[in-house]
Amino acid sequence: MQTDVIEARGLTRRFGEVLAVDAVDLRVGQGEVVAVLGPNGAGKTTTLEMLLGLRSPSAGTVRVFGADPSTAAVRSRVGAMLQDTDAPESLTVTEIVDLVAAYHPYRLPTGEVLERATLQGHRKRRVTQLSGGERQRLSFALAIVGDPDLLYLDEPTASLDVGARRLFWQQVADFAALGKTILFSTHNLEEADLAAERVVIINAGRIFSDGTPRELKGLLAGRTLELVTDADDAVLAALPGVRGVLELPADGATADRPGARRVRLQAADAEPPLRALFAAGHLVEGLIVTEATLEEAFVHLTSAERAR
Ligand SMILES: Nc1ncnc2c1ncn2[C@@H]1O[C@H](COP(=O)(O)OP(=O)(O)OP(=O)(O)O)[C@@H](O)[C@H]1O
Repeated sequence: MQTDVIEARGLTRRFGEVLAVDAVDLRVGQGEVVAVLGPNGAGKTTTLEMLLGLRSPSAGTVRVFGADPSTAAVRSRVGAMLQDTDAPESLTVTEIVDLVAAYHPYRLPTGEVLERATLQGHRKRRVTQLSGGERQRLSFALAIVGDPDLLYLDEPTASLDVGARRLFWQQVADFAALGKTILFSTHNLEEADLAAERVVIINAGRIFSDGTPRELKGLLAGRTLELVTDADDAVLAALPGVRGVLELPADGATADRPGARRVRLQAADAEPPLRALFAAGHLVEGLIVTEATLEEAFVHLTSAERAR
């Protein structure tokens, strides 16, 4: 049986009234590349921090390589690229890489690290002389210098342009090809699809879905229906193939009609819910059907969930 690199059970974190992470169960096996996808404030960073042993859970347990993630033995096998990590500005790229390497029991040679992070040409540059994208690559270099078996990347491409993103994910793929386990967070569905073989969607602190990008697309792909109707939320949510219901602001079509409102439905297909609405005698007007992009479907699904 494959052993788990990460095993979280009932992982929960509160900040006062805010339930940032709500009973998350997550198992990640050796060699998996997993994307944690979710909107702002979904709980991605807090989850990663608990998996890293940087933040203690309010409830639940985390085991990484079968042990507490805050222990030295586990930390020596883990690399992390977190948001907003500052490197000492007076040091050169090579000096920082060597400095961080000194804390690790095993290390990759400096030349290999710089090559993997495409920083060979910037060895003697100081941090202040690096562009935003180059600084991000330096963070990646520092995350991998200890030759980690498990790598965490928290929104690693947030400040990169399209070309730099592609290059970055190629570097991650090369590192993953060494048999490493990688867990990264992102807002970007297309990026999760490109770089991960498994996508965990987290929303409002909970795992919303967990599967391959292909399964995720199957779950999200479909039609967006906008219409004016008198059916209430419970009726709409129970229509065949409907996955999400969102109320839209009132407009001229709804103003003078009691009970009528404009809604947006996310559905596997357009016909079955419409047929059911007509059959039940509900008002259906101003209908617009569009093919949902993955991005739209994701935003719609997670916002509908949040509104519940
Ligand atoms: N130190 C803190 N004190 C109070 N609330 C916090 C703290 N850290 C996070 N939160 C709250 O917990 C929730 C989850 O935040 P978290 O940063 O984990 O989300 P995220 O998915 O990483 O978001 P983003 O994509 O915006 O980085 C948010 O409501 C946030 O405001």
